[in-house]
Amino acid sequence: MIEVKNLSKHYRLTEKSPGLSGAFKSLFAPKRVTKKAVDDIGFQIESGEMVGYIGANGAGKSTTIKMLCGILTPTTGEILVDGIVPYKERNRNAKNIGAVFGQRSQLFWDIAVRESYDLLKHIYDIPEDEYRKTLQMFTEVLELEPLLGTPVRQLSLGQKMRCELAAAFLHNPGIVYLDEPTIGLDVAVKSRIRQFIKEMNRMRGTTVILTTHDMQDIEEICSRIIIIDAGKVLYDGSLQSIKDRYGDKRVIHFELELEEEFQLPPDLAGKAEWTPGETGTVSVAFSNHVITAADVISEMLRKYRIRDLTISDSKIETIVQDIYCRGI
Ligand SMILES: Nc1ncnc2c1ncn2[C@@H]1O[C@H](COP(=O)(O)OP(=O)(O)OP(=O)(O)O)[C@@H](O)[C@H]1O
Repeated sequence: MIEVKNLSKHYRLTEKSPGLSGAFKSLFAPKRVTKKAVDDIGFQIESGEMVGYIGANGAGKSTTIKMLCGILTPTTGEILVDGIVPYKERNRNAKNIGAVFGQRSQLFWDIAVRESYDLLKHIYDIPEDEYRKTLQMFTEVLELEPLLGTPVRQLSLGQKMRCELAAAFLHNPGIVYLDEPTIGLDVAVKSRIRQFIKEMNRMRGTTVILTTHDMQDIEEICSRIIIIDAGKVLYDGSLQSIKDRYGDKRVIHFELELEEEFQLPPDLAGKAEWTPGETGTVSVAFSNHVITAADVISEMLRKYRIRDLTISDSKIETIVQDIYCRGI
């Protein structure tokens, strides 16, 4: 179980003034500022949960994950990961966690993938029998066979990510942190990786903390999300309830025969918003609670000739983007 209470991480930075004189000034009288990357957050994650830890760029996700892994020491607050204070007992904590951090690799660059796994077996004291069985299973599920004899530097991004995932789960850790595990990958590899993560959670009860900008990852893997913004927790709850709360927005895309400039029909004013599209097209957004799609269409029909229309519901991407921009 992960318990986080009043956790903050502040970075001390030197603010540089522009120009040459500014550079001299910063050299002799540096102006120190504090950046609150994580600012008094708290949450609890039970064993076996799969949680999406999401937020815009610079929101404080990586800083939190680094503190959970014990790489960074908090400025204030408490963290307990399965009873361990991560930054105090880094090695003990490391035995119980697995991690995939986008650019960083836990595999050795110049040696074959299988040899990296052998080294991890020794590092984590995995019994030989268990190691062989696990590797065989991972090889089948992630289709690693043709990659095991290849050095990491010769692997494509998708191949490397599959190998990294296997490495993160190899020692059967209780918790796995995944930072953007599907970034830049094709649809088929993304799907295989998502399947693998779900399978690990189902079979072994692994707790998964997933950081991603890909909302499809979240939809497929996580039932709970924590949204962080400017170092603060903005939302912590089920994915479904955020959809129920904010997913009432609908958009109708109209293709119109326009003879003059488009203006929203008077009866839709205050109930719907419109944005222009390509020539002759407009998108009208509204909330289901305020007006029905049928009423929007009939008001539009009274004023314009409609060539075509499509109706779309809010996707989780749109909802989350809205929350990042406007808050909760
Ligand atoms: N070592 C550091 N020194 C100073 N400031 C830092 C440091 N690391 C991160 N920051 C700042 O802290 C804030 C949070 O950064 P963090 O990397 O945790 O964000 P993030 O949510 O992971 O972003 P992204 O989605 O872009 O990876 C940012 O404003 C960042 O510039």
